[in-house]
Amino acid sequence: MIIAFLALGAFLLSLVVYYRLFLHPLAKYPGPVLARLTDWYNVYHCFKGDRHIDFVRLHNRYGKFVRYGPNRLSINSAGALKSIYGAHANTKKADFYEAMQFYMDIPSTHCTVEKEQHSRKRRILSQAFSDKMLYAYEPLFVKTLEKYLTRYEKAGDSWSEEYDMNHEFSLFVFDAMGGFCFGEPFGALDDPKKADIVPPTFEGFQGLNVVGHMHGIAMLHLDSLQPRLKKAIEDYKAYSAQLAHECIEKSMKSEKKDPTCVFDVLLDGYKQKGSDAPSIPELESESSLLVLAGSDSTANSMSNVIFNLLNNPPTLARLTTEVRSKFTSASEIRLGPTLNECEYLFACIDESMRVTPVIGGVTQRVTLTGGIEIDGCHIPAGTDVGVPHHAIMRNEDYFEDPWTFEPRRWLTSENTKEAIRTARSAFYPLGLGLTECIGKKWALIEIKLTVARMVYLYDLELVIPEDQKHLSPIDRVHIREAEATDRFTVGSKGPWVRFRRAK
Ligand code: HEM
Repeated sequence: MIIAFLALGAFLLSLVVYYRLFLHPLAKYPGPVLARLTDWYNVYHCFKGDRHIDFVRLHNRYGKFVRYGPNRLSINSAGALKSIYGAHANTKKADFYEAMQFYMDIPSTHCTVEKEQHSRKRRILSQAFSDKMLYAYEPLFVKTLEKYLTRYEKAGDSWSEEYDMNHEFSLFVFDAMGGFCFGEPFGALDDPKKADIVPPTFEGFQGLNVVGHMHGIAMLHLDSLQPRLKKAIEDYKAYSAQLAHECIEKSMKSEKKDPTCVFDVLLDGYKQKGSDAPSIPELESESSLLVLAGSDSTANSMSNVIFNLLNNPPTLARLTTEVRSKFTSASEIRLGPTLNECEYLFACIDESMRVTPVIGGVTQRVTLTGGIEIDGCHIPAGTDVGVPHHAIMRNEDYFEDPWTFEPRRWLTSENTKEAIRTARSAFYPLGLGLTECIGKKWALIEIKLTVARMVYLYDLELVIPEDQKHLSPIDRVHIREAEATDRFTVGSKGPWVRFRRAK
C-alpha cells in the first residue's frame, strides 16, 4: 500500500516537473532549473537575504528575461518598466502583497492588490503628500535635523570618533518620521531605546518576504517555525495602532486649525465622514505602513549617499564647494530657489539611488486578462512579472560604466540629452506609475536637506578597513552590497565616518 502511494506520488511529481519544464507557458524562458520547478528557490534567497545580488547574477547569466519561479519572470529592460508599471499597464500588484493578510486585519495602501480599492486608499493618502503639505511639514523636520547634526559638534577642529552612519541615520530618520506622521519626533535621538522596535520589525519583514513567495508557509502555520516573524509583526502592529490612537485622541481635543503632520490631514478626512472617509482601523493600518515605508528606505538611502560621496573623494569635494558657495549659513539651507540651484547635489542623490538602490528583488505585478507585450514578447495573463532594481540600474544598455558613481551623468551641461534620456528611461528607485512611492517627494526633501547641511557644517572622512584600503571604489560597492541584507528594502552596514568642523 505504502509503495503504491509512493509510486503515485512520484508519478504525479514527475508530471508536475515535466509540465513546468516543458509545457508551461513560461517554459521557453531561461532560469535556474530549481527556480523553474519551485518557489523554494525564492524562499531560500528570501531567507538568505541576498535577492538584490541574486537578480544581478541571474540576469548576467541568463540575459534579459529570467524565469526565477515557476510562474515568475524578471525582465531587465526599460521597455518592461513601462509595460509593467506604466499608468496604463494591464497589471495589478501580485499576490505577494497579500502575505500581510495573515498578520494584519486591514491591508494598508501598499498591500492592497485590487486596483479600485488601492486607488481609493491612495487618494486618501495622497492628500497628505501634496506640495503644499510638504512645505508645512518642513519646519519640524528642520528642527529635528538641527538637533541631529549637533551630535558631531563636540569634535571641534579635530577628527571625531567613528560613527556608523547607518545607525545614525536610522535614529534620526525614525525621529523625523514621528514628526512627519504624528507631529512629534519619537525621541530616539535622545534615547536610542525608543527605536528598539525597528530592528526586529525588519527581521519580521524579511520573513514576510518569504511568506509572500509561498503563502502555504503561513497557511500551514510553518511561519511559527520562525517565531520572530509573527512576534515582530504583532509587536509592531500593536505599537503603530497605539501611535494612531494617541494621535487621534490628541487631535480630537486639539483646537489646531492647520494640519502640520500626515495624521492631521488623514484625521480631517475621517472627521468629515464623507463617502471616501477612512475608518479608524484603516488609519491604524496606514500608520503602520508610513513609519515603516518611510524610515528604513530613507535612512539607507542617506547612508548610501554618504558612502558613495566619501568613497569617491572628488565628488565629495565638488559637492562641498557647491553647497558652501551657495549658502552663507547652515540655517539658510531650506526648501526654495537656492536649494533648487544645487544641481550637483541633486545629481549626487540620483546617482546614489541608481548605483546603490535600496529596494531589493523585484516589485511584483501580475498580468491581467489579455496579458501584456514586453519588448515584442507576449506575456500571458496571470504571470507574475517585475523589473529587478539592482540589475536594471546597472544595465550598461542604459548607463555607461554602470558601476561607477558618476553624478555628472545626470547634468545637462556635462552629458548629452540623448544619454540622459536613455538613463532616465531605466531609472526606477522610487517605483513608477500608479503604485510609485507616494512619499518620493518627501524622501528627496529629507535627503537633500540632510546631505546639504551635513557637508556645509562638517568635513567628513571615511574609515576604510585596513584590508579594503587597496581596493577600488567599485570593489567597495560590491563588498557593501554583499554585506547588506535584502528584506524588501536592502539594509546596509556603515559607512563608518569621522567628522570635524568644516574648514
Ligand atoms: C528614499 C526613500 C524611499 C524609497 C527608495 C522608496 C521606494 C519606494 C518604492 C520603490 C515603492 C513601490 C513599492 C512597491 O511597488 O511595492 C514605494 C512605495 C511606497 N512608499 Fe516609498 N520609498 C522611500 C521613501 C518613502 C517615504 C519617506 C514614505 C512616506 C513617508 C514612503 C511611503 C511609501 C508608500 C505609502 C508606498 C506604497 C504606495 C502604494 O502602494 O501606492 N516611501 N516606495
